[in-house]
Amino acid sequence: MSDSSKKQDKEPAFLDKQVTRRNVLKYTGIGGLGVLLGASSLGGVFAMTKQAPSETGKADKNETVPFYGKHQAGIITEAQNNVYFVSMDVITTKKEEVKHLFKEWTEAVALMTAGNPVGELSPNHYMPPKDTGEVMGLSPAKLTVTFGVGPSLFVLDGKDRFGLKHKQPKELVDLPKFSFDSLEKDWTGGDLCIQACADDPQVAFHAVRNLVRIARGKATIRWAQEGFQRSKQSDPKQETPRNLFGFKDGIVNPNVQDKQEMNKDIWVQPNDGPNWLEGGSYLIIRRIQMYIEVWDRSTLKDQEETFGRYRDSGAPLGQNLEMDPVDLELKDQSGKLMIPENAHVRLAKGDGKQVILRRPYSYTNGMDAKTGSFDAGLLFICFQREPSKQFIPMQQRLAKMDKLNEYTVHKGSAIFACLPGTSLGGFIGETLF
Ligand SMILES: C=CC1=C(C)c2cc3[nH]c(cc4nc(cc5[nH]c(cc1n2)c(C)c5CCC(=O)O)C(CCC(=O)O)=C4C)c(C)c3C=C
Ligand SMILES: [Fe+2]
Repeated sequence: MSDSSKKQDKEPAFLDKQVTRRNVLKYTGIGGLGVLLGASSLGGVFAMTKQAPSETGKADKNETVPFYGKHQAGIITEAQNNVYFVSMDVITTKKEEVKHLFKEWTEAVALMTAGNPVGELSPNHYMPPKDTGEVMGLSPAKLTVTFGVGPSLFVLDGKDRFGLKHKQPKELVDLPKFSFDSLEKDWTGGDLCIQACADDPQVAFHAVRNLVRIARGKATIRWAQEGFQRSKQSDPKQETPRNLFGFKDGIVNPNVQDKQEMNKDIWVQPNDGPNWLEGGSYLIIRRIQMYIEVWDRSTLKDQEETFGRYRDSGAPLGQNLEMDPVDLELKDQSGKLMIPENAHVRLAKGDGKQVILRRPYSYTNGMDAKTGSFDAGLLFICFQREPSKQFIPMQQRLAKMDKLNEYTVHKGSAIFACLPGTSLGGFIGETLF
C-alpha cells in the first residue's frame, strides 16, 4: 500500500469537514503551512486541515451537489451550464495501480465538489503546488464528476489486460456501426471517462485537469471535448435550453424524480448482472458535428419539419404548447401527417418503449480545417440501463432515415459503464476492483 492510500485509510473523517477554498486561502495566509509533502497529491490538504481544526466554514449548499450516494452525481442530477468530458487510455499494466488511481480520484473529487483544493496551494516554494490554483476563491459551482469504464479496460486486442475479463458486462461492448457514421479515431473509444460538469467552465476544467494530473504515469488523455448550454444566469425563466440549430432540446426526457422510472430505464438492477455495476448506468456519448451554415440557409418550414416541432414555442407540429404530447397520428386537413415520416422526434420516439436520459451539451471547436466552416455541434450524452434495448435500436432508426442526417454527421462515439456511487471511506470503483 502506498503512502497516500494509508493516509486515506487513517483520515477519511476529514472529508466531511468541507473546508471551503476561501478558508484554505485564509489558512495559507495566516498559517504559513510549510509542510513538506509526501508522494500523495492529497498529502498537503490533509496536513493543512490538521492545522486548522477550528474552521468550520462550508461551501454554500446551493453551490454544491452531494458527491456521496448510491449513484454517482452527474447522471440524474440537474445538468449544469458546462461540461468537460475526457476519455482516457490506461497505460499502466498493473491492476493495483488502476485501483489506487480510483482511490486517489475519489478523494480528490470529494474535496473539489465540496469546494476544496486537492492539495496545498502554495506553502512550499521549492515544490510545485499540488492544486493547480485556478479556482482559488471560486465556489464549487455545483461541480459533479462522473467516472466510467469502457470495454477496452476489460479486453483490448483480445487480451485480458487486468484479469477483469470475467467481469465485463455483456452490454459493455463497442457500439455497432450505424449507417452514415463517420467516426474518427481521435474522437472515439477509451478505457475510462471523466465527465465533469459545473456552472462555471473554469471549475469543470480545473477538476479534469487535476484528475489527469493525478493519473500521470497510469492513464493518459485519449480525447477531450468541452461543452456548454446557455448559462442559467442568462435565462431568468429557466426555459428548456436551445441547441445550435435554435431549437429547444431536452423537452422529452424521463422524470428523474420518479425512482421507479429511474430503476426501470436508467440504473442497472441487481439481476441485470454483473453485481459490481448495480446502481450504475451506461453512458453513451456521440460527438455530432452540425452543419450550422447549411442549416442557416434552409427555410423555417424545413427546419421545423426536420425536428417535428416548432422552433419558437417548441410545441410538436400541430400542437400549441412545448409540453403538449407528441401525437404521431395527427394529420392536417388534407390528411398529411403533421409530423413527417422522417422527422427526428417521430423516429426517436418510435413506439415510445425505448427511453433514454439525454444530458446533451453544445460544443464549438473553432474551424473545421477541411471545410473552412465551423466545427460545432452536439456532445450528445445519454444514460440508460441496457444500451442494446435503448440507444442502439433508437440510433438504428435515426441513422436509417432521420431528416436531421442532412445537417449532421457523427464523428465521435464511446460507451462507458458508469460505476455506482460510494460512501464516505469508500471509493468509486470499489465494487469492480
Ligand atoms: C439516439 C438518440 C438520439 C440522438 C443521437 C439525437 C441527436 C440529436 N437530437 C437533436 C435535437 C433534438 N432531439 C429531440 C428529441 C429527441 N431526441 C432523441 C434522441 C436522440 N437525439 C429523443 C429520444 C428525443 C425525444 C423524442 C420524443 O419522445 O419526443 C428534439 C425535440 C425536443 C426534445 O424533446 O428535446 C430536438 C430539438 C440534435 C440536434 C441531435 C444531433 C445533433
Ligand atoms: Fe434528438
